[in-house]
Amino acid sequence: MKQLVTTEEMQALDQYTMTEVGMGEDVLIERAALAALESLGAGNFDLSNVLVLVGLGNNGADGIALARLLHQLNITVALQFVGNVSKAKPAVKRQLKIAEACGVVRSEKSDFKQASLIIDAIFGTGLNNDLPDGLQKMVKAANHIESTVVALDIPTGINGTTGQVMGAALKAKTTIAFGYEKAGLTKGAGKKTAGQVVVKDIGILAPKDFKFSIKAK
Ligand SMILES: NC(=O)C1=CN([C@@H]2O[C@H](COP(=O)(O)OP(=O)(O)OC[C@H]3O[C@@H](n4cnc5c(N)ncnc54)[C@H](OP(=O)(O)O)[C@@H]3O)[C@@H](O)[C@H]2O)[C@@H](O)CC1
Ligand SMILES: [K+]
Repeated sequence: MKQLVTTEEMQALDQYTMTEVGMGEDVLIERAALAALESLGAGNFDLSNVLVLVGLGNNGADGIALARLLHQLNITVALQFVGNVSKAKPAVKRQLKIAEACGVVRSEKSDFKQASLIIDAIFGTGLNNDLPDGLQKMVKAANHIESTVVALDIPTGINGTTGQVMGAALKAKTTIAFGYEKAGLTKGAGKKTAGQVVVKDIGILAPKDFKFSIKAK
């Protein structure tokens, strides 16, 4: 059975798993990164030169943890922030500290064309408005480059509930959805932009009486 969720439902389930059940935020982030690593290993991806684009929310935290795991497998990884790190969520700062302690180096400006694979960890379920103008330009330029993109959870710029493009959206070959597939990846621009969707369990739990707005199929 496949259960789709809206971004609001996913956020509620994340919160329930952390605050009611007691699963730590960093545990979920680690599991998301491990799940992504497993999907990369199972797919036919060129991992010779990986570029991880990282945002300031927990989607970025997943990306940093993944960069660390790749680095520890001796894979060449560049970690590039999109936005000012000083404004990042605490989970991002924690992950960055761990990654740097493990030897991951931040790159200021990467050549997207040189990357064999781009990991999109810029925005996930927290996107609540159109992408900032500068990021829209970057996304549009990246869409013209041949490099393969793998999106973590949701392609950046896609509304996870409606599938609409929020200014611009980064086209992925594969999207690794955490916990549940977001409804927006099954319709309209969201479906086209997400490419192949792989759903990975990361330990998210739902209360017994949780009312999903979309019927499972
Ligand atoms: N929660 C969990 O425990 C888990 C979450 N997980 C992962 O985290 C993802 C969700 O994380 P997230 O909620 O931090 O959202 P994300 O999309 O990374 O960043 C949003 C940030 O950007 C901001 N912002 C929003 N729109 C903007 C705009 N247009 N332009 C500029 N800024 C904008 C917004 O700031 P705000 O406006 O809310 O102040 C916020 O700070 C999820 O997809 C999954 O990958 C998993 O690891 C499992 C555990
Ligand atoms: K993403």
